[in-house]
Amino acid sequence: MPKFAANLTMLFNEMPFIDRFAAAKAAGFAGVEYLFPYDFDKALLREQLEAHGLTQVLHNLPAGNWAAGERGIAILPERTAEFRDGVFRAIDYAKALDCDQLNCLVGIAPVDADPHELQETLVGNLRFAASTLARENIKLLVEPINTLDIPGFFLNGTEQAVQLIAEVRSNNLFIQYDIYHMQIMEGDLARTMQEYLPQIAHIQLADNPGRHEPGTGEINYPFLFRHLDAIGYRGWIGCEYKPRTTTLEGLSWHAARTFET
Ligand SMILES: O=C(O)C(=O)CO
Repeated sequence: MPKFAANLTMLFNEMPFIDRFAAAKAAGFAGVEYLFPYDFDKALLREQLEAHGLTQVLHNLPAGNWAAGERGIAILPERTAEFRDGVFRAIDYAKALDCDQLNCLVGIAPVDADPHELQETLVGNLRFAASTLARENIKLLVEPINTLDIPGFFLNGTEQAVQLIAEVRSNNLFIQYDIYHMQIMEGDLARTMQEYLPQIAHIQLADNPGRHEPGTGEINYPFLFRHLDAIGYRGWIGCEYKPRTTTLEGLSWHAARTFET
């Protein structure tokens, strides 16, 4: 059975963020992930992880002005210095939280931007980040995201991610495979995860449509969990979904282990 991490950005929204670590532990999780730690003091977050025996599975590199709609700056030529500063900030937090993988949200392509210039900027930034993180034994991930939720996002499919990784030419750059996003963009989930398993460092889940808990949509999660076990996936699966009701009700699938049958 895979290792599940609670995504504290999406789950337990009925309580303040800092209280969600205890709730994740109480719900049976051994790990947590969330978008960004940067609004909190490192010591406070570390204290929560240690107090509840949780692993910090993942967080993201700084991704620009999130409230203003930015979803990453790695493709933006004029933001390279900011991107590189963000890499060091993300490492500082990752080392304080014993987190060994960081995701880079690549960004939304500006209207009329030259895609070749965006790609060139992205490759250069990822090459820098992957080598800098490698020195700290931290993996760098990139996540293809569906264009319905984030129109214009620059990385949208698994093949595109594989080609990007080849262009960066780093052995420290991997795929964050979000089942929900890839169901929308390409389907063929089981075969794709099997074919690219060596390049997939992290998986996230939600059902589709609606991005709610498994069992609320079209994705056959009982099959996928057995498939991931069978093909030897040993990473974490981040539960990144909007619970239909409260989080604990939304987690019934996880608590009941109904998918082990
Ligand atoms: O939006 C998502 O799916 C993410 O995982 C952001 O990191």
